[in-house]
Formats: sequence, C-alpha cells, structure tokens
Amino acid sequence: MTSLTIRQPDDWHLHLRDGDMLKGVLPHSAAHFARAIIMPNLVPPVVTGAHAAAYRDRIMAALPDGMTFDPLMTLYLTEDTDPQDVVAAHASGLVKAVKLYPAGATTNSASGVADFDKVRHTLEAMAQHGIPLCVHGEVTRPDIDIFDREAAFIDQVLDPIRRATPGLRVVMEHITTSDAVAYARDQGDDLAATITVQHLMLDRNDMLVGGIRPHYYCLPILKRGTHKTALLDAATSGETRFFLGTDSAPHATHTKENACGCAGCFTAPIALSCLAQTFDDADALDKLEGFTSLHGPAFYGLPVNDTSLTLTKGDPLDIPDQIATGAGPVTVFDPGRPILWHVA
Ligand SMILES: NC(=O)N[C@@H](CC(=O)O)C(=O)O
Ligand SMILES: [Zn+2]
Ligand SMILES: [Zn+2]
Repeated sequence: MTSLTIRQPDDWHLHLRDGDMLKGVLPHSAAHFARAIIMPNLVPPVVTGAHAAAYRDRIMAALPDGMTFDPLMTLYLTEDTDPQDVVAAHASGLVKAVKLYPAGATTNSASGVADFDKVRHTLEAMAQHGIPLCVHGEVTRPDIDIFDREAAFIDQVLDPIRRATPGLRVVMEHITTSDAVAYARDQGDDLAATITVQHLMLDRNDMLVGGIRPHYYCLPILKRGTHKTALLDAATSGETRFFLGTDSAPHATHTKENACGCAGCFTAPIALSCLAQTFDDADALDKLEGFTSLHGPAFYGLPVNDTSLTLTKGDPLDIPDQIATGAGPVTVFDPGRPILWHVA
C-alpha cells in the first residue's frame, strides 16, 4: 500500500504550553489534528473553569489565519478543586476532562494531588456526571524505582480509586508497560488508555546505549523492549479502549540538553508519519484509523471528524532538526530510522 486516507485524527493528550511557545508549536498540531485534549500543566496550572476559558481563548488567538483546530480543555485537579466548578465547566461544553497529576510526578506537577481523600468529592461528582479523569499514572515515593512507578501506581493508587468511585471514567494516559496493557484489558468500558508515538517506537536502550539521548527522555520513562512490544500489540489490536495521545511536550532545546534536562518529546510535526511507519512495519495499517481517529471520540462521546487526511509512502521523510519558536528552538523528535510515510 502506498497511499492511505483516514478520517482526520485527533490527539487525546497534547501539551501546547502558553505565550511564545504556544504560538510556535500550535501550527504543527493544527496542521494534522482536528482536535486535541489540552494538558493543563501550565505555570500556574489551569485549575478553574475560568482559567480554562481564558487559556482556550489564548490558543484560538495563537492559531494562524486559515487553520482550524478545536482545543478540548482540561482542568488540573488539586486538593482545593471545587466539584461544582468542575461540573459547571463540563456542563457548558468547555471542559472535556480533569487531569490528575500525583504531586511531583512530572513537569509542573507540584500542585498535584498528595492526599487522595481531599479529592474524593470531586471524583464522586465526576463519576456522577460522566466526566473523564485523565491520569498521569506514576507513584512518586522515592523508594520506588523509576522504572516501576507505573506498575506500582496501578496497584496502589489507580485500582483503589476506581473501586472507591464506581462509575468514574478513567483514561490511563501515556501507558508504557505490559502491566498497564494487561490491567486496561481486564476492565470494563469505563477505562481507556492512550499511547504515545515514542513509546511505540523506542525502548530504554534507544535512550541509553551508546550515549544518553535527552530528546528521548520523557515521563513515564521509556521501558525495556518487551513493554514496547506489548504497547504495539495493544495499539494495533483494534481494541477500542486504546487510542493515540501523542503527549507531544515541547521544551526549548537548551532545557533538554542540560545537566538536569526536562522530560518530554516534541513529536507533533511527525507523529502521524511515525505512526503510519510503525503500523506499516507491524502489517497493521488497517488498524491505524481506529487508533488515531475513531476510538478516542467514541470514549469521549464526541462525533468523529468529517474531514479526512491522506498519507503517502515515498522517499524517507526529511525530519527538521528543530523548529523555531519565540521561546527558543525546540528539537523535533527523530526516531532514528527512515520514515517513508508523509502527510499529503
Ligand atoms: N511527558 C513528559 O515527559 N512531559 C510532560 C508532562 C507529562 O505528560 O507527564 C510535559 O509537560 O513536559
Ligand atoms: Zn504525564
Ligand atoms: Zn503529557
């Protein structure tokens, strides 16, 4: 197959940042994706419905003339979140989900949740109103090895929260382990999981063997190859609970090529080309559209897009080293192998 037309994809986990960075990165998502779930981990975070409305306005103001894009907003769950504000922001159509960051788990997660008792009323209100909870699933206890943090979170936090809050719809964000795949497969249709491009293409050897590659460093951290295989199996299975969340997470290049580098891979410009290559290599191109364009809207209860996108197979893609933004250059994710699929 050398050409593939699919319904316009959506990105169910995206960091657009703010200000000059937002202006620089937004066109790269809007060029390929109709909609995206917008992560709220700004500084300060997007905590209230009013914050989300203002952030959405800034995103739309940063969109170049002639481009269309529908940002699906989220609220950052804190121990002070007001359940009524969450319910109202969701009822108005503005906010599509609430994001749970365990305090200290990842970039800008300091205002996240440490004491889960303090968010119980919010989670119960969300369950009652069908508002999805998007979860960064890693424990932060210093005695838990970084490679084990996702599996520990599922046992110690996620499963207890779900048992205590029947009916809560949950998206396990950017899953990275066979443990997460197995857990997700074992649950009802109130649980879904997103998978990133980098976790489908790379394992920790790619990041660490022969030199440390800071542009492959993200959280949850890349795991061993057997986990990558399990993720690829899930993504290409056609099971509707698995769908794309790129977790494209831009940081200025100098903040990643640093003695204490930031976590996050900027994949937006080449995400769909990389996915087409990965699904092609797995003989599963017929499953790409479900993963990028159909399963996500079904979980979120939204219509699929009525536009389409065509990918064609040809010469290796010329991946730009960096894009320029007003907040400095941002290095584009490069999987380190030829990508033959192009967005037409
Ligand atoms: N994935 C990452 O490595 N980084 C994300 C945060 C996140 O999604 O955990 C970021 O905001 O930079
Ligand atoms: Zn995360
Ligand atoms: Zn993220």
